[in-house]
Amino acid sequence: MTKWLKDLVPFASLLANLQSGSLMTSPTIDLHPPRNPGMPLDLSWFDRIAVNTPAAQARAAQLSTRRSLKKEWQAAWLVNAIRCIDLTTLAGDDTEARVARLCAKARRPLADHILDGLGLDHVQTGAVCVYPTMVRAAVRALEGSGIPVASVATGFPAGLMPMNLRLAEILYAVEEGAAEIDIVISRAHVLEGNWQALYDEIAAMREACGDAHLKAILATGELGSLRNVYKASMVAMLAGADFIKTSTGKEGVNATLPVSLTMVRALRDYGAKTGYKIGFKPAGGLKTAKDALAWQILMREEMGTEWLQPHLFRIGASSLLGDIERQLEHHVTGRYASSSRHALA
Ligand SMILES: O=C[C@H](O)COP(=O)(O)O
Repeated sequence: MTKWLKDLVPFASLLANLQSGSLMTSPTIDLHPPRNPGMPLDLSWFDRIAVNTPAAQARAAQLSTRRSLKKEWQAAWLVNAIRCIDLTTLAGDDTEARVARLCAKARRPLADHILDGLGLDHVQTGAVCVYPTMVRAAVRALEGSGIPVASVATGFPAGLMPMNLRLAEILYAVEEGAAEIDIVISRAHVLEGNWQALYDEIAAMREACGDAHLKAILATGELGSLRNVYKASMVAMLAGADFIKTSTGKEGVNATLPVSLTMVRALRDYGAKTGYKIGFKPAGGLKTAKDALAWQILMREEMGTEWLQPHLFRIGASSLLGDIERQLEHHVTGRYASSSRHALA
């Protein structure tokens, strides 16, 4: 057995839990564990950090070419990806009806014959993610499901709004029922190296969130370098972010594996120094089952199995579920129901 396959063996216990339904029907996982209280800003934690970009790129390239997953494990990983999706709609033409359909999909992401074929009673997505004005409709549509509503806020996607309005938007989303707030940072603070301003901004946003968990979207495609990505990640966590998230889905470059690796190493470093567990959310442009596998492999290899659970790992995606469903349909029936992209074939 190769080292790579050996590393995957503990995942078989997750598969067993998935098959018994225990992870889905009576979740033992608290999706909202205690908040990260943050720490005072200390530049020595990150100012001299060296990020080896070619090494990060080489490591990331390996992750996307792992092909040696056994079939049954592959299906378990894909089911697990569904549990971790923040099923998203963030479009200018969103309506309450669309949000209601999205929520119905979040409650029941797989057709019954696929669930039966996998031996599962139930599976649902990690959360639903919408604009603030859609939060109330989503809360209504998800009632009784235990699926939290995440709202973007603070002038998503660019964040170029006065601070008082950005904070007011958080208060509004929380009032409407959002349990998680996906904030956007001011990219200018990163590009100008103004870490104090970035820290103060995120700390104020965290305070406005109250009990809602804060996910800090770094918009990494606009931060210029992996070094900046590492520093911005660390400042966000010091300021109290519960999750760090790559992208809004609206930048020219969204989630990539080298950026994700850099962020995950930052959250690992933060955990080593403080003992707090921070979640990671890749988002933007993730559309294929292959993407879902590559990002889970990254989490498994860098952080261990605990970071494959929805309290510490989410995939922000508006159009990933369809391909996962097609691959699971194929796993169960041996056929692709429609003209799928055969991402894993
Ligand atoms: O937060 C989630 C992202 O906005 C989703 O991006 P996407 O539409 O490219 O999947």
